[in-house]
Amino acid sequence: MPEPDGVVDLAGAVRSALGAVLDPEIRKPITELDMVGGVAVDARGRAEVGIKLTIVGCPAADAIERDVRAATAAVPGVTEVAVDVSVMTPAERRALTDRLRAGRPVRGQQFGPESLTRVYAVTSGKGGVGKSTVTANLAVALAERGLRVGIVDADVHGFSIPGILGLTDENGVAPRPTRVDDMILPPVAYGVKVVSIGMFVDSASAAVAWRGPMLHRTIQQFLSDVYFGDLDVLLLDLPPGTGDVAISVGQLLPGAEVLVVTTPQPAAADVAERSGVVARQTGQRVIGVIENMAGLVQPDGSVLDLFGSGGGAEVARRLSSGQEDEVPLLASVPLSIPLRAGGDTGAPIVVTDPADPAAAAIRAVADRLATRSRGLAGRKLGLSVR
Ligand SMILES: Nc1ncnc2c1ncn2[C@@H]1O[C@H](COP(=O)(O)OP(=O)(O)OP(=O)(O)O)[C@@H](O)[C@H]1O
Repeated sequence: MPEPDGVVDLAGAVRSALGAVLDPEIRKPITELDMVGGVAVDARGRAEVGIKLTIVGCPAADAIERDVRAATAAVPGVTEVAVDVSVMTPAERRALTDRLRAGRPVRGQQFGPESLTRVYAVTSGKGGVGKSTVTANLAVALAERGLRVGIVDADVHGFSIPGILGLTDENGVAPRPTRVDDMILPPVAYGVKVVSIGMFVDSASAAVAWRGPMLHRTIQQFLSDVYFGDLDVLLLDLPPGTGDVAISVGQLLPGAEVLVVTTPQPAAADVAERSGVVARQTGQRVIGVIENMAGLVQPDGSVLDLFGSGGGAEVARRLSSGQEDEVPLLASVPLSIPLRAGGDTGAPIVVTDPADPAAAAIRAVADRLATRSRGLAGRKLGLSVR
């Protein structure tokens, strides 16, 4: 019923204010998610707000309750706030997951041919070249530019993304994501939605000896059951090497484009080139090479080429050979103690130390990728060799 003239619709004002409260995992207003139940404000300005959480023990509960209190208390005329927290009924939950999956078949793939999300598979010929470190920092740098970014950490040999992004506890264990029925809500770190194999194993040091088919099913499940929402960019951190995984990515994400990470070591160029060639054989486009662990600038200005030099340019040259589109060397990321330390403490240097030369090099790659518009898979890249 409309309010008589002169009477302020305080309950309506509270509902509008709650439109600014986001569910921290789903990243949509709680009002759109039907998480707000009854709202009443009495004559003395005492507001009562009912909140319905998706599941019992929802880890986001405290944050939601706090934000609801703050948003309600900020409405002029409200003098006191009481929040009544309850849990959705199974039917309400089903309605929510159906809505979040809107337009997609139940448990369907999220990044099919009709998707506008740019998918970058980050690969390397061998382990330890800094692929995960580069992927995590690149994702954060892209999110800082206002893009909606997700990471799938499928690197079974070292699921290090949660640690690099500060999601792990003191024992190095990644959080188990919230599940709403069969939908998995990825934790968010530095604006990036993250899902990792490390979130589904029992300890940080759990060895995962997986064969191709199992990894294929896991990636498939991540792509179908994890709620990423509408992403601009999805980065995949893949196990080093070639073969099974490249084939899986080719099948599951035919629009994926590949970034090859390598060290400057000329001897590493062969394996790095091979990872790019295999990706190409499975139908993916290699769009650039990132050289990592390049020369360390000494205090006296001289450069210490610990891992040699020229490997990145060499891989880019070889992958360009015979191709219509040149494969550019997108960046040469120097060795950096802050980059390594930030990975250890979970504080990515693109945020904490953006002026560090390694951070600047990764941010420059983010700038180039961010200016590519969505949904142009298969078209020419406006990227040039540095
Ligand atoms: N530019 C750099 N300068 C200094 N240390 C670096 C740099 N890049 C990565 N590192 C460090 O090197 C180690 C390996 O990095 P990372 O785990 O990212 O490699 P990876 O290629 O993903 O390895 P894997 O695939 O085997 O898990 C980490 O300790 C990381 O902090």
